[in-house]
Amino acid sequence: MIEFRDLKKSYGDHVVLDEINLQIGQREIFGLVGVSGAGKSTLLRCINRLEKIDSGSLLVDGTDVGAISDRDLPRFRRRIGMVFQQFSLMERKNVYDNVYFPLRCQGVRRSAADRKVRDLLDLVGLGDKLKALPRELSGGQKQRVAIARALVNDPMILLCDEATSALDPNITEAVLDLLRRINGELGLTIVVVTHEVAVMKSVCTRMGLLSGGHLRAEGTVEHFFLENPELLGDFTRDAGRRPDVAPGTSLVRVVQRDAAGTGLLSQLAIRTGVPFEISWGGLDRYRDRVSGSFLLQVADADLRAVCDGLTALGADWKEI
Ligand SMILES: Nc1ncnc2c1ncn2[C@@H]1O[C@H](COP(=O)(O)OP(=O)(O)OP(=O)(O)O)[C@@H](O)[C@H]1O
Repeated sequence: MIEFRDLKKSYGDHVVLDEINLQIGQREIFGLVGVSGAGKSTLLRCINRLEKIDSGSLLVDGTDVGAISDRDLPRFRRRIGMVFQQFSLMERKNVYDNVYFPLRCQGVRRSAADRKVRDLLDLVGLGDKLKALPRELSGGQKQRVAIARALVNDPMILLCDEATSALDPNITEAVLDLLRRINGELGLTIVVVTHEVAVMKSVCTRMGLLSGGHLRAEGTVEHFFLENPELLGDFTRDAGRRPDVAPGTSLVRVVQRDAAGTGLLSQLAIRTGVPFEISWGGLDRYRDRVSGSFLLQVADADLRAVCDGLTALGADWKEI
């Protein structure tokens, strides 16, 4: 669906993106993460050619984005919706007119657009706010108007640049729920720039970690949070934390996907009869699943028994 091949982008002498190779599949919710200045927004803006790339290529649904003529660019951009942290609504226009505006610019009559605009505002839960002005809405409601507006051309891709960063955690969750619904019901591919752990865990299926303009790692959200938490050291204070271990003991990381009700650790204790300490870890929600990882501190003399027990139980584990 979206494919970056050896993409490079500079501002003057400053190389902002270098050798980016990445594929984002249809219907994915892909998170671009990284510290401030890593190049996330620039990479996102290349997708709808708000930024031009210097070399390499970028394919969107088979189209070479760099080769699109200026004449065809507006039509291409209509297939890609975008929402921003600051909502970018027109303050003097009401909710209905904000959503209708892109169609109006294309010459679509109000009567022809009416059903579409109302359906979208129903979808985002604002069917009763058609006449409200942006200043009469909460931040979360404003972002939902922006999302409805971004969907008005039936895009195949939605780009979200820190779309929830200005919102309270509760309101963020409602907007994330909407993104999940749009992804599921409309089949959109969504690319999310974020530095919020809650966003990564709540909506993303896969993520790419940018640092200094390079793609340092990519994989499932679980690959980052459960298997390689040290990659996220810049975002979560405890990510990759390796507790101090007593002399003569070792650490084993056990990853549990879809962990609810499996009782893996109690089964391990019963099976091996070995005392082990849980030094770190816990369960969390990843989209619609509860998964987690635990660091077990085990006496060296018992390590073999614990490792054999984990293997026999079909667990995903590694000595670290
Ligand atoms: N139009 C521009 N002209 C010159 N430099 C720019 C421009 N836009 C971005 N940059 C620089 O490119 C680098 C990457 O910026 P970008 O906004 O993509 O990073 P980011 O990871 O999205 O950061 P943040 O999380 O702070 O938004 C930064 O060093 C920034 O200063």
